[in-house]
Amino acid sequence: MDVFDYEDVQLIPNKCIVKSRSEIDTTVRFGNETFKIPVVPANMQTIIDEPLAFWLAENHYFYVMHRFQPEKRVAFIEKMHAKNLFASISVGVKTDEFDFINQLAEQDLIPEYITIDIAHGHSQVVIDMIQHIKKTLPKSFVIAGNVGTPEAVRDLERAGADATKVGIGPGKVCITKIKTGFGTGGWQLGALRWCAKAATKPIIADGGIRTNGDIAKSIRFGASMVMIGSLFAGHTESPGQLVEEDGQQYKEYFGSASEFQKGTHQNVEGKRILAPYKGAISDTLTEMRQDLQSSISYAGGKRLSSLRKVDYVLVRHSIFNGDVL
Ligand SMILES: NC(=O)C1=CN([C@@H]2O[C@H](COP(=O)(O)OP(=O)(O)OC[C@H]3O[C@@H](n4cnc5c(N)ncnc54)[C@H](OP(=O)(O)O)[C@@H]3O)[C@@H](O)[C@H]2O)C=CC1
Ligand SMILES: Nc1nc2c(ncn2[C@@H]2O[C@H](COP(=O)(O)O)[C@@H](O)[C@H]2O)c(=O)[nH]1
Repeated sequence: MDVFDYEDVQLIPNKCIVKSRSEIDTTVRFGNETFKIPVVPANMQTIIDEPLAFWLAENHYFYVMHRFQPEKRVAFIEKMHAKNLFASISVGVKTDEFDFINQLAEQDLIPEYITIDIAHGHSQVVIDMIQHIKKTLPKSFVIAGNVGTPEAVRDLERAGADATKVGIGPGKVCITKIKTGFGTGGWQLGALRWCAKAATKPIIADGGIRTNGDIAKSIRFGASMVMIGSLFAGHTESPGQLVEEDGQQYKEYFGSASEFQKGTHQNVEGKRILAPYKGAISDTLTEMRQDLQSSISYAGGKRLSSLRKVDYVLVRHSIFNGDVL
């Protein structure tokens, strides 16, 4: 297995075949919907809330609502469907979550996407949940995670998952690697490549994206969709609390397994940081799309699939050459 991360890789350009980057198509089919870019804000309480979910769906971006206000999920699905928008929710794996899936079926409320959102997704209880959803709500597209090995991808796909989410511990507010000694932190891109070779269904690369170029690299190494937390923290629309320090504005960004999320210091594997205030999220999404169009032009193609074929070099820890954005 090759061990490398985003910053260790540079993609090699091919001859350009377009006259303008505006000719390039960044759309992706994922489940039964087509989205503008293969990017989804993380399903975390300081990254997504209901108003932002509506806005993203209305504007043809993928979203996954978090699972930390479980009592609001039924009304959320109803509201999305009333607006003819897709519903994309998260679930855990405790007993009441199995009951929740039964409740949705009884009420004939079928979310288009259900994400099983667990730190260690390679487990029997996740396999049980995939099978339960597939039996009870067979039309829902099931995303299962998180995992970091090909064996896990195969097991979850075999259980019926429609997509798997790869990334154990590469996140900006993650402390899993420090607290447990495990994970893909520091070699997330290599782990993605390793997992993608085993996958027969789409993979979501989750965590560790620090620059827009990392999105193109994720696609190159096998991702169909890229989940991002920190780059989406700090926007006007971000639900995190606005904080002012030394005249600068920030928004808080905390881990889903942090004490701030849990309200207790049990099994803490996340921390809180302050993300500099960045303005409107639409500007960030537009820039991501434009940068991805540019990436595809360097790949010598017109659509995302051309990124999959490009050569690359490993330039260990040197590509930034002291530069910062
Ligand atoms: N992508 C990542 O690297 C990580 C993401 N997270 C995020 O934090 C949130 C909380 O995750 P999680 O704690 O799994 O959710 P939950 O608190 O809902 O726990 C999931 C269930 O799995 C059990 N479990 C067994 N082993 C583990 C293990 N090693 N880690 C976690 N649970 C385990 C838990 O029991 P018990 O609690 O009694 O052990 C619990 O019943 C999620 O949103 C998750 O995505 C958290 C850590 C890493
Ligand atoms: N180990 C932990 N990982 C976490 C926690 N909360 C969320 N996450 C993961 O991070 C990504 C976002 O990563 P980023 O680098 O883009 O900021 C998110 O999607 C989760 O998979 C946590 O408390 N601990």
